[in-house]
Amino acid sequence: MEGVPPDSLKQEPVDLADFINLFDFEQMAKGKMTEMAYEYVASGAADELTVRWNRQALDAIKLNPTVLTDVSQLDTRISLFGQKLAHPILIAPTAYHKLMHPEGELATARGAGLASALYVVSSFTTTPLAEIAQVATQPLWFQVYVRDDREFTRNQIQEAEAQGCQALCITVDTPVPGVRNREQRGNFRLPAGVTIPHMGGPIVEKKPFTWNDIAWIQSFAKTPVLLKGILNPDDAEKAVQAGVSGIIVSNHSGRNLDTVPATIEALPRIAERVNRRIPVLMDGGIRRGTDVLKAIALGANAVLVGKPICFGLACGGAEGVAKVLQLLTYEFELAMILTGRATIDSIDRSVIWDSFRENKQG
Ligand SMILES: Cc1cc2nc3c(=O)[nH]c(=O)nc-3n(C[C@H](O)[C@H](O)[C@H](O)COP(=O)(O)O)c2cc1C
Ligand SMILES: O=C(O)C(=O)c1ccccc1
Repeated sequence: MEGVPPDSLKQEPVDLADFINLFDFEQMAKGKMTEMAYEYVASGAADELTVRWNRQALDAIKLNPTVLTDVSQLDTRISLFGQKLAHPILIAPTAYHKLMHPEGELATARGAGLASALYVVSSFTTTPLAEIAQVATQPLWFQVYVRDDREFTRNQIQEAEAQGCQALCITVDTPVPGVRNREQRGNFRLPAGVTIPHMGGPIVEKKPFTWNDIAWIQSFAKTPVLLKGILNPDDAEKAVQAGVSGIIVSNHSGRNLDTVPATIEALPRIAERVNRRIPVLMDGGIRRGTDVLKAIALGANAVLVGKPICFGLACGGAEGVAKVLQLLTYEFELAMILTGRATIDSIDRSVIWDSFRENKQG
């Protein structure tokens, strides 16, 4: 617990066997974290409408299973930018893991290893990348918050690449943080001793962050550049034209601009516009194996999970993170079997129940 005040975490052992789905982790995490940390992780912007819509929109989608297909050779593997992954469920970048567990990002990286998951490290990591890279056994990507100071940003990116990060996710939906009422009420502050070694000093940005900055990053980045936080199909087209390697359809878990649509609602039109020219990833509200299946059916190449990883970390460190991912991949495998889809490529639009057609017929 070096550097972390004893009252900032309530570490009592839990039996991970008691956790049978991802919602159990949120429930349990509430008792395991300080109120400040819990409010930071669990909250969304303003009235949290988008937070709710992310879940509601996924729940509202019905599945159209195919029976009697051979799913004996179930294969969840995918390939992204030439990187082979065991399954399409990635760890989304989330800040400040030492608020959730004393081992912080090291536990997250170990959990990712146990569950064969790619881990996107936040630029607000509370552990240096060099240390994370030492314990990682799965690919790491790095998430970038672009600062006004270009020298700083270039060094940050080059350091991440030097540490072996295999792609860069440039977050484009947070020129400023959203209206975080619960975070304010929770009086959010980093406990003494918790630092953010890759973000430098206090952030007071003045310059607008634009497509020019993306071009500039691409001019020296050696790894694939993804834009994280695309919701508008026109922006997706601009991203393709800008020559980025991939995009992440995301509303930041409803933490920035409240009342933007659920990501699963934005995904189909973005996927249609991109038309497989570059990979499209998606996050926001993925909690069930069927959610992963729905996102892939509607055009995602892979999904990321944020909050459940934070809650898994709070509940059980590396094993908690691994359990979250293992439950989700297991549920996803069941969803593939039960819909008659043996491979990721076979998960297409036809696995979605077409309610509109049903209404017309009925
Ligand atoms: C506690 C927390 C911290 C986050 N920190 C970051 C961050 O540092 N950088 C970033 O790009 N996104 C950040 N996000 C957004 C996630 O990367 C991701 O878009 C989102 O959490 C996915 O939705 P989900 O949490 O519903 O799975 C954060 C989200 C949460 C919940
Ligand atoms: O909390 C977040 O969602 C986030 O992305 C963030 C914003 C500012 C500092 C650290 C993380």
